[in-house]
Amino acid sequence: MIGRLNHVAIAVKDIKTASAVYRNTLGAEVSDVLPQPEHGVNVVFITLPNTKVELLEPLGENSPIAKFLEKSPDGGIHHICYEVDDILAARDQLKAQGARVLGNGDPKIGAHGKPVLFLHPKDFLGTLVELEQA
Ligand SMILES: CC[C@@H](C(=O)O)C(=O)SCCNC(=O)CCNC(=O)[C@H](O)C(C)(C)COP(=O)(O)OP(=O)(O)OC[C@H]1O[C@@H](n2cnc3c(N)ncnc32)[C@H](O)[C@@H]1OP(=O)(O)O
Ligand SMILES: [Co+2]
Repeated sequence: MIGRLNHVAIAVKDIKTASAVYRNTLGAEVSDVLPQPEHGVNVVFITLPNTKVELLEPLGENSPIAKFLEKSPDGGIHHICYEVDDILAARDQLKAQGARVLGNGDPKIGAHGKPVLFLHPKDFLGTLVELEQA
């Protein structure tokens, strides 16, 4: 079902400071800050030769990454995103196998303008999984 690794996401308290670490210390190609109010986060994408890293900073009162940062104030790996060819077929197959799809189960448009869904970390080895339509 899953295909390419689209991105690994790191939650951070301060996205500008985190961007500087990747741009200046690690010498990576770092995007501008992209607000994603529908998702309650500000995002920066770091483009690597074979995949991307997504930096996430809380945006707004009810950010889904707020609790995570309370538990890990220095930041940390928050989720992993895999591409799937057919996100609705993947969702239905996963639900039939008992996996919990987060939210109301309908895909939202993600930071790349493509439909995305999230799967509960307790069903995937303690890792929050994002699926993105390829
Ligand atoms: C930019 C758009 C998009 C893209 O295109 O790339 C994005 O990536 S948006 C990214 C942010 N959005 C989301 O994360 C949406 C999905 N997330 C959620 O619905 C919630 O965050 C959550 C995963 C259900 C967690 O809910 P929360 O209220 O924050 O915490 P809980 O206390 O209910 O957590 C339950 C349980 O799960 C553990 N947990 C929580 N988050 C993670 C995580 N990221 N990785 C691993 N485990 C996680 C948490 O510790 C709890 O465990 P216990 O303490 O053992 O109960
Ligand atoms: Co993501």
